Amino acid sequence: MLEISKLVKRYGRDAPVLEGLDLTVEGSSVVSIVGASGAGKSTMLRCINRLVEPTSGSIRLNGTELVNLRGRELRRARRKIGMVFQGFNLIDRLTVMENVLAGRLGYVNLFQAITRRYPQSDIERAFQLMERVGIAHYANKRADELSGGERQRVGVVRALMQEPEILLADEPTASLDPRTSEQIMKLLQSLASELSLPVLINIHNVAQAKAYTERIVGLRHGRMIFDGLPADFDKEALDAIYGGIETAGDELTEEPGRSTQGVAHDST
Ligand SMILES: Nc1ncnc2c1ncn2[C@@H]1O[C@H](COP(=O)(O)OP(=O)(O)OP(=O)(O)O)[C@@H](O)[C@H]1O
Repeated sequence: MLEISKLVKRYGRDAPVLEGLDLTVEGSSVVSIVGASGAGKSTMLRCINRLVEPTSGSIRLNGTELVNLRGRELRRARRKIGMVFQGFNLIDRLTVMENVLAGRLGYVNLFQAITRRYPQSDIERAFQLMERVGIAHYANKRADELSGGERQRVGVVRALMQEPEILLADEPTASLDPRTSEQIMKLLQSLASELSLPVLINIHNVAQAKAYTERIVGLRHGRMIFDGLPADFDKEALDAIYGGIETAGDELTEEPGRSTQGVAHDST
């Protein structure tokens, strides 16, 4: 379970970007975080894995307080937090298998890491997961020979190799075409339930958030102003979060099999 309480983040002397966020995510929930550019979505995710230092507040993952962890304890905690990135963050010149095994770096010793001698059990797990997401036949291909969707599958498997207790995805579909985006969202949804893993997804595409996640959290200027079911994410919620920003409305039209009007109708 992830429990965020009174989370504040201020960069330097600027006004706080997160203004006392509270969020609890249990079980294998798939939660999307939506909000206009600059609302604080990435900052929130990055506070969880401590790529960004929270200014104050508490972030507990299955009972462990993550804020203020240092050194070895922080590295241990980070192993339990898988991260999937918009730009995939693969090492292009390495093979798919080598990229996937990088997910084990937090577990192996320095010698094993440098010589890339991973335990057989890691290699077997890598194959199982690659099989699951449909990229096992690419194991020996260089990462830069894959399509965007395939690369993101590598990113997902690498994160799962960490045996995470939570998966964070920072706009995982923003670099992909609409069809591939939907496949990746479906994949994240299925993996969450298969692995009993909570998944938090920062996403700009409101239609996909509605279609593929079971809970939507809406941020505006660092405050949570919506937390509820996709069915309750109506025009009013959309306006409150985006304040009439055109792109949000445009994205509603991309929802599979629905029109903008159809979504607005949901709210009635
Ligand atoms: N390292 C940093 N130093 C200073 N300010 C930062 C830093 N990172 C983010 N910010 C500021 O914090 C605010 C929130 O940024 P953040 O990236 O969390 O928003 P976001 O909702 O994820 O936006 P986007 O959807 O565009 O990625 C923005 O005003 C941004 O300029």
